[in-house]
Amino acid sequence: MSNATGLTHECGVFGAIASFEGENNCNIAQIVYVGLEALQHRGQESTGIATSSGNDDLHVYKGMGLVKDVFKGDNLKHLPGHIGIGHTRYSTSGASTNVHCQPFVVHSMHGSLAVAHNGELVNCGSLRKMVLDRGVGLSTHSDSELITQALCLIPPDGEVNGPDWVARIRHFMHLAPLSYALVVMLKDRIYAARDPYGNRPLCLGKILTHNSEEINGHPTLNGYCNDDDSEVSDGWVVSSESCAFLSHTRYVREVYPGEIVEMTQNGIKTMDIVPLPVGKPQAFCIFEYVYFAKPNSIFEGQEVYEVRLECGRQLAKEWSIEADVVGSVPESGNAAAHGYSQQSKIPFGELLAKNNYVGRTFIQPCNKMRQVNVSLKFSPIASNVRGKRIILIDDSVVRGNTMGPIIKLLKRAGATEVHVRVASPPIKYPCYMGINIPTKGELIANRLELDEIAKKVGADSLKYLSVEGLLKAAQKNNTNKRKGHCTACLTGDYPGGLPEELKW
Ligand SMILES: O=P(O)(O)OC[C@H]1O[C@H](OP(=O)(O)OP(=O)(O)O)[C@H](O)[C@@H]1O
Ligand SMILES: NC(=O)CC[C@H](N)C(=O)O
Ligand code: SF4
Ligand SMILES: [Mg+2]
Repeated sequence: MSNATGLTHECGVFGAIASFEGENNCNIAQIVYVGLEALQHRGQESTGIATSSGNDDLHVYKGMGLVKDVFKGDNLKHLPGHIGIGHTRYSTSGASTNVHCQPFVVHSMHGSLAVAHNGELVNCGSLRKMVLDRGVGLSTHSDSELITQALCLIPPDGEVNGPDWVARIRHFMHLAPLSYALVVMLKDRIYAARDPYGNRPLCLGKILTHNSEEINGHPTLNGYCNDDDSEVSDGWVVSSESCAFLSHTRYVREVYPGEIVEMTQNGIKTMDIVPLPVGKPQAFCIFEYVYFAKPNSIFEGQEVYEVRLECGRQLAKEWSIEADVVGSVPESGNAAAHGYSQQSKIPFGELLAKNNYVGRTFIQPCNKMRQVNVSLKFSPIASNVRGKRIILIDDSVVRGNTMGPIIKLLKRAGATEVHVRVASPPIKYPCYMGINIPTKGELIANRLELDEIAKKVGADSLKYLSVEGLLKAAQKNNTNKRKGHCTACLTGDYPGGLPEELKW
């Protein structure tokens, strides 16, 4: 069951390798832990870390819950080694239970491997059948376990059944073009791979050289970091989002769509770039910009915040109206509201105080609870609201649970008019690429016309950003040579087409 107010997130993957072993080694489990905490917004059901000390006995610890709750006490100390990967999960394939926690660890003919995956295989059904047909038993319904086993399969006739993991990953990428960001750990290296459509994000960073302070003989992250442009580093990191590169690590670049990157103690190296099927454009998830990602993350050479700001400016160009104040539904609506205010020259005002202890994905077992939760989460700042004509900006309206109660709160606090401007187009279609979008019936824009939605939520007017406007905002400072975004949940135009096996 979905817990969040609107769209629910995807998973976060993280990996790290120290450039040297031994006493001065970075504490890899701690680096992965800190990275996962910064990726907590991408998945809050379960988490796990697997590490390697250079032999096939990989260490793994996983559990249900938040990163800080699963890794408490001495848990990290039981994860030795100089290589590690981790995962924060929001389930899309397989229930939210212990057996589906990632990373998946298996022993193969050619060594042990651990796999962490963000995304959802669109051809999961046929791939599952193929793996089972080859005599491999699967113990869960997770597509991520399926990937792990697919990598271990004996290659088809004529191919070498050897430890060439790049060939195995490449082979898998030809079998399953969408959607995944993968980190695959072997005893002495990590492979990072992104689907050829570039649907799910993945980026690389370096561990800054530092004079590690030791506590009780254990290296910590408390040392001084040398942040310079040189290639010298204490190791390498890979992450779903660059917001996970904190003071001790630094963003280097994205993993390119279709790229397989090898991370060893000697550095990072492109091993291959698997091309897109002929005639297909790239399809980076546009909703990473709209809602999922942290505003300080970098995609396609630009900060998410810049794109959200531009969405707000664009929205003001498309749908202007006279008002006294522009305000946002915190958190994700904030940047777009500033953009709208800049463009319209109507001052920005904070309209709502948010209770930070009622999270983005507070457990809400039913829709009624989700609505109650919204009114627990926000309270109006009356002095900014009373007697005012308000333009209220949110990044998205999905079920409409957030908007209705907020408008009621604002009107009760004395707002004379509330005009809603949404910084993304209406969501009308489900996603099958790793985002838990409510069923068609639950999507308010699928059931109701624009004026009906306005009436239902109690808005004096309600307008959405156009698809063209959103794409324009995502492309303004985009440095990618081959641009292309998935907008399937807005347009019904699915990258790679709608798989026949998909029923919704
Ligand atoms: O129409 P709905 O079904 O209510 O969904 C849309 C809302 O859900 C999200 O907020 P959320 O509270 O999940 O996260 P945020 O704090 O990052 O804005 C989104 O930012 C919208 O505010
Ligand atoms: N949201 C995700 O990326 C989920 C990954 C994988 N499909 C799972 O359910 O575990
Ligand atoms: S359908 Fe929507 S949420 Fe899913 S990948 Fe495409 S843009 Fe992202
Ligand atoms: Mg919100």
